[in-house]
Amino acid sequence: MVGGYWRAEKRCGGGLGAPGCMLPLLGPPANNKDTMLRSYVRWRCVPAAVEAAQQTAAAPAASGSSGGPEQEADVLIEFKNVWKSFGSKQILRGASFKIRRGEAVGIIGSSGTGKSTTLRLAAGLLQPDKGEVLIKGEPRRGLISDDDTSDKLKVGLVFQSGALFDSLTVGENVGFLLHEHTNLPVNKIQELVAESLGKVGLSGVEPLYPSELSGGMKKRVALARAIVRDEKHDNVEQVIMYDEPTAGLDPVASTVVEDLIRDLHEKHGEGHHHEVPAGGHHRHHHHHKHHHSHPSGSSTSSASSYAGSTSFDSLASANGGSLAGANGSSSSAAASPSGNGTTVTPLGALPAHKQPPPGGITSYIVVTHQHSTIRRAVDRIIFLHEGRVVWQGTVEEFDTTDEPIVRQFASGSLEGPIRYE
Ligand SMILES: Nc1ncnc2c1ncn2[C@@H]1O[C@H](COP(=O)(O)OP(=O)(O)OP(=O)(O)O)[C@@H](O)[C@H]1O
Repeated sequence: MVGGYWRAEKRCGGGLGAPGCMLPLLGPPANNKDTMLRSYVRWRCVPAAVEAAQQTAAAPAASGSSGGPEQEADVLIEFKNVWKSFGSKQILRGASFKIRRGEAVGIIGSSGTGKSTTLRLAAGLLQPDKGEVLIKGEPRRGLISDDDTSDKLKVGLVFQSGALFDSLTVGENVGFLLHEHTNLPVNKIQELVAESLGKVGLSGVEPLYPSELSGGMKKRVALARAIVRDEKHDNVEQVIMYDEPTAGLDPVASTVVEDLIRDLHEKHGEGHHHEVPAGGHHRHHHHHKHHHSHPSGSSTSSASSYAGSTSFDSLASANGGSLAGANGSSSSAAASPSGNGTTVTPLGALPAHKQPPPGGITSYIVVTHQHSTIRRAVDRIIFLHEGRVVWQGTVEEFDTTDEPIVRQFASGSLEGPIRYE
């Protein structure tokens, strides 16, 4: 893949501004269409800096992670009748669902129905007005804070915008939380940053600034930041939540990100440390077969500026409280303030094949409006409507269900129970 400027020069023969020059403004994201427009206006041609390896996508096989008998010990995150309002706006109205170990879950539903709010609640960035968010069976106590280290479950959140710091290089962005919140030496951080960028197929882009990246690359850098290892949490399994990871991407760039989400999950779980190959990558579908440590994440949140607006970007670490740790050791079980009497099965009691990995991305949640992302990146769907879960099922069931809300949503019809003001 080549940078947009080079491509423009080639196509235009005489270079930008030559008579009759037609700029190729349609194309894959790395054509840098915005940048080309700006450059065109300035009659200037700057060589594109770095090329990232764009992976072509292999079709994911069905993973079938949603079947099987329910085991409470497999439930990592549970919403129990969660209510949340902002001022007079009631957003969540009794949302209940479970995210289990090994699952790839999509949360979908109309705009404004509370999908992002759900992720923020799960990450501990918001507190419910009513109801409970349980992390491995334990009610979350309060909001996460920078000091809130978790030995139970890490919950990483990748925001829609990517929310990279414009004034920092890619390397500084990916390593930001390690610089801020660990005492790791600089060369160690650089190593971890390189490892993380390698996993998203972007080795060597550390010196670039976000403005030099395409939209798809920015999203992959945001992924790299979410999965960067902090070593301190190497033994903690994690759930990563992606908020509209493919929004605004062209179909091919979307496929790259969708497959990357799957690949990171599986690779982390199985402990494959190789980088994403440039021309395509292998596909593994062995949920519940994680044996190797390869986790990541960090435990803080920060405000960051992106594309002129301030957005909240967080890599949240959730402290679920008291429960046997990923390695089977138990910590003292302090009673939760709400004391709902939830029985927690120690993970040590799980059969061997259900044992969590000693780290790694155990499960993930994707909030998306994109059909391709639903089909390619998730196995099970949770459908939110007016602040409640109105339907859950596999992607296959999504296609065949008679549930009127789902049918209307899937078809985009104006006729049906979903009303738009
Ligand atoms: N911190 C906040 N303060 C006030 N209102 C908020 C806040 N966060 C979210 N909202 C409002 O809550 C509603 C639900 O927002 P949310 O982002 O959860 O919806 P969503 O389902 O993710 O929507 P979309 O698909 O459009 O992204 C929106 O109307 C939004 O404006």
